[in-house]
Formats: sequence, C-alpha cells, structure tokens
Amino acid sequence: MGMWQLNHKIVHMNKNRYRDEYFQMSVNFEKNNMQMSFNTTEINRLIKSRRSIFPAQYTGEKVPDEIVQQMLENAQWAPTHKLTEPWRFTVFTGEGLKKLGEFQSSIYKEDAEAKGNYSPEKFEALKAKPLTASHVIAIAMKRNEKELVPEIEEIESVACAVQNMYLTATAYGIGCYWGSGGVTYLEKAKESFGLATKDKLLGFLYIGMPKEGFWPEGKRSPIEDKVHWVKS
Ligand SMILES: Cc1cc2nc3c(=O)[nH]c(=O)nc-3n(C[C@H](O)[C@H](O)[C@H](O)COP(=O)(O)O)c2cc1C
Repeated sequence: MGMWQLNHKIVHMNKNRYRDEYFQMSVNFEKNNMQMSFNTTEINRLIKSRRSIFPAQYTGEKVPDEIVQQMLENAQWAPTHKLTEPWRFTVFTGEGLKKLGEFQSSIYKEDAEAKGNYSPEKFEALKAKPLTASHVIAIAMKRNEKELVPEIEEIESVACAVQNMYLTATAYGIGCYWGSGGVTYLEKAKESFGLATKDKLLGFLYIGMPKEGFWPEGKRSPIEDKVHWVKS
C-alpha cells in the first residue's frame, strides 16, 4: 500500500454526501470584466455524454465546416506548459479524404512490403476508410525547438486539445473518434504532415454525422477505485 492510501476508507464513507448538491450548482461571477456564467449541470452532462462514434454509425452527410472550425478553435484552449502550443492539425474533407486514403494506403504498402507482411485487404481498407467520414483531422505534436518542456508534456497537451474537439463535437451532436491505427506510428508517414524527427503523428480524428438516435452509453468503473484523497 502506498503512503497516500491511508485515508482510503474514510473517503469511501463520505463519497456521496455532497454529490447531489454539486449537480444542482451553476456558477455566475465576474472575473477581469468577463462574465463567467456556466451551467455546471449541462457541462457535467456534456462531459459524461462524450462518446467515440465510429464511421459505421455515420450517415454519410457532411458536417458543416463551421462546426469543424469551432472544434479547432476550441482545441487551441487546451492547457500548454510554457505555451508551446504543440498541436498541429491537418483537416481532410471532400476530395481531400480520397487523397488521405491514397496516401495512407501507399505508405502502408511500402512499409509492409519491406517488413514482408503486406496484406491487400488492409491496403484497400486504409484506402477506403477516410471516405466513410465527413472530415478527418490528422493529429500531430510539434516538438518545441528549444525543448522547453519534456516531450511527454507536449503529447499530453495535444491530448487535451483533442478532448476539447471531442467535447465540442458532442455539444453539436456530431460524432467523432480518435483512431491511432493505420499509419499513425510509421516514421514515413510524418513527412507529409510537415513533421520532423522529434515531432509525432498521434492519430486521426474521424468526424461524421451520427445516425438518427444513435448515441451509445459510456462505460466506466467507479472513480473511487482510482482516487485517493489525502486530507490529513
Ligand atoms: C489516444 C487514443 C487512441 C485511440 N485509438 C483508437 C483506435 O485506434 N481504434 C479505436 O477503435 N478506438 C480508439 N480510441 C478510442 C477508444 O476506443 C474509446 O475512447 C474507448 O472505447 C472509450 O469510449 P468513449 O470514447 O466512447 O468513452 C482511442 C482513444 C485514445 C484516447
């Protein structure tokens, strides 16, 4: 048992005491002349409702570019240590999706043939997959030139940016999911996204209009199993 786990039982006993109160709360205060007004009940519901929605559940309709633009704007407000702003995005839509399919299948082919494990089915799947989405955003981390912060913090920051996009999509009723398969971790894939050796491709955010009424329930084990409060 770690030294911070001593209060475990006490925390468990008190865990539900204030919960209902918090769920009813909304905040409204002024800060630096900004009206800070949030409906916390709605925000809590948004966060819990956020889901990964996969292409099989997309209608094929186009998501308005304005919504994707808002997702990107909101990505910007992720926390970033020393303001390195390491997120880089390439947005594919329309004919661009076809280009992404051709690009990733050819990179895959080159790599798999060199490794001797080429599969024509996988080639075709990679070529076709982007066409199942309205937009696909390639997610990348650009390493700060001065290496102001550890690499992991740049990756963490990009992950926060992706969460902002996920939440924004959810708020607009748009489906998306972060996929890290395919060519994500192939060194050869990086160059086309303007990424150098120390930068990283972190995956692809697939975006699409979900089928009518489709929004799955999420599953999580209790937070209490993953948290220890230390109060004294
Ligand atoms: C970094 C990262 C990479 C992921 N890569 C994949 C992937 O390659 N394929 C996939 O089906 N889901 C992928 N996911 C999505 C997870 O499957 C999904 O978040 C998980 O099933 C929980 O569902 P939820 O997002 O709806 O809560 C990824 C998620 C993260 C954070």
